[in-house]
Amino acid sequence: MSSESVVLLETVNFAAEKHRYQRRKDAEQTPYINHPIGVARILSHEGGITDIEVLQAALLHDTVEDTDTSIGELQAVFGQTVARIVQEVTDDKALSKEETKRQQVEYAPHASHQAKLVKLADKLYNLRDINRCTPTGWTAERVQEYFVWSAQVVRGLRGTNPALERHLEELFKQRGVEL
Ligand SMILES: Nc1nc2c(ncn2[C@@H]2O[C@H](COP(=O)(O)OP(=O)(O)O)[C@@H](OP(=O)(O)OP(=O)(O)O)[C@H]2O)c(=O)[nH]1
Ligand SMILES: [Mn+2]
Repeated sequence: MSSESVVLLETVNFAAEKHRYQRRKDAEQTPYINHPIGVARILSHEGGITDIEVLQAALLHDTVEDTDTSIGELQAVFGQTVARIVQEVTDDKALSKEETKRQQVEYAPHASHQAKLVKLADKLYNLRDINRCTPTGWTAERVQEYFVWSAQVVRGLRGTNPALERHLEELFKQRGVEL
């Protein structure tokens, strides 16, 4: 087996253990790990990304935000580049929800190319997920607001990956949201 396959298995296993008790917000309570795996899979399968550190960061991208994992831990286990990409896509927990959303819009254009890729795939996965099944308790208005805000973030990520951006543009268009 290639050394990159070994690394990816180590990474997906680490993420699965960290997200072990988490579920998605859909009615079926899908295991949370389906999301990071799906984000990495979008990058590889649809984005044509082969940069192993981007794929690793995708697998780990919600571990710091949503579990007890620290950036230092990621740095020790997976190295500085992977830890830095995850850091870039991690919301500051000290901020309010509204501030966090504003921060994402503001930071997007300044993110590294690698972090922009992860963010694009994260948004694409979540928007498709909403279309598949509305998260528990979300009104139609909240769904529309999520699309409008996501478009503001994605605007700052453009010029990064044409395939992913094309898919996102189509999803926004279906909701009458201009990119
Ligand atoms: N569509 C969808 N999202 C779900 C589901 N379960 C959990 N989520 C997560 O919820 C987040 C989107 O909802 P928000 O309104 O932004 O989050 P909040 O509940 O924490 O305020 C995403 O976080 P994120 O990945 O960190 O991305 P981002 O939205 O912060 O960019 C997404 O991964 C689900 O069943 N469907
Ligand atoms: Mn995510």
